[in-house]
Amino acid sequence: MASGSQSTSPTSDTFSKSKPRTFVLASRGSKLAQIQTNTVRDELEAAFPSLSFGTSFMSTEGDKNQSQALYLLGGKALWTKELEVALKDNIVDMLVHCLKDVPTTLPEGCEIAAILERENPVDSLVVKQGLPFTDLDSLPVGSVVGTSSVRRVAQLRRLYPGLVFLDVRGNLNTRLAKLDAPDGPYTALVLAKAGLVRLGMGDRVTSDITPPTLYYAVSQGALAVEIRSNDREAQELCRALTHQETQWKCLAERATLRILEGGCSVPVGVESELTDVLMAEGRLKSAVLKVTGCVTSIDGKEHVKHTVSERVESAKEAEALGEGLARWLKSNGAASILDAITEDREKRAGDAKTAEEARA
Ligand SMILES: NCc1[nH]cc(CCC(=O)O)c1CC(=O)O
Repeated sequence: MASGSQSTSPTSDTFSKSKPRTFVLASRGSKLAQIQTNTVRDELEAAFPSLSFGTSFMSTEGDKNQSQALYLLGGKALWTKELEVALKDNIVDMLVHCLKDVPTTLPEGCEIAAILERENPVDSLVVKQGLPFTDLDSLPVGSVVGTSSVRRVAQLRRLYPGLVFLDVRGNLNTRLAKLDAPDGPYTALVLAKAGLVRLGMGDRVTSDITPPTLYYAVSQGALAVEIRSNDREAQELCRALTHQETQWKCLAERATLRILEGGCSVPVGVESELTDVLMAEGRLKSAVLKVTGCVTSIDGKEHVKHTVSERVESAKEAEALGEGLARWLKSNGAASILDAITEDREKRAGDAKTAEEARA
């Protein structure tokens, strides 16, 4: 239920004086990204029938560099940077992202103006076509599970030490093709359920892998719209798209990740819940926000987890709650886990560079 959404008409003051503008929505060119962008455009067209909207699709560093492990690429702005350049140059006006791919710190002059209602945020197991396995517990020892996410590998290695985890890159369709290839190495993949559902491939989900088995990624399942901070018109349109309950949860999760100083490439998992919701005049006034966060070492041997729960009355208070969670995690073991990962990444990046130089 989009209880926090509301459609406001643009005030005459903002829009009527100049001739109507076309808002160009942009994203990566993957099939999933295009579906997402078209969905947001449709919502905007329905809410603002007198305005016009276009779309533009481009490829990003993350799309181009398919060979290097995501873990080594470092995860910073891989999926967003080229788009942000186009945004700042006024070539496009609204970037539609999976919020989970958006770094916790945005470039100067850019802001997240809308967070849309979240899909189911959990991860799913997708078993290779024709195999009889129904869930993680039924996979034989030695089965190869494809995922490029250190969060998934770390948490699952801890509980399923008998499974083998192997990198798999490419967009969702490519990954599924690699899974089903008759001579391919994978028995199953772990994917965000939301992506599969949006692609109309929800029927490929063999089973959900829910917390506490697998805590999901910060903001997994939520779409966001990024705009130029000084674009008042776009800001007003985005207000109508925002689902406040999702926004409060995701901002809390993002605050946790920001304090833990990680991007999508650190093994941080979360689970959020908003209850006892109080509304006034169609707006979210207050609710009890419960957020669990965990940080797991890559080998799965160390695992720090904590839950905070408090009544909050604004997005700011939700963020403060998320920050408090991160500080607790940091001072109870997460800091050393994250430091070890940073050190390892720097070492491996150095090794990769040395190997490259040796070849040159
Ligand atoms: N890392 C890529 C990515 N970014 C967002 C999603 C899924 C959709 C979402 O979380 O909104 C995916 C695919 C996946 O993790 O399986």
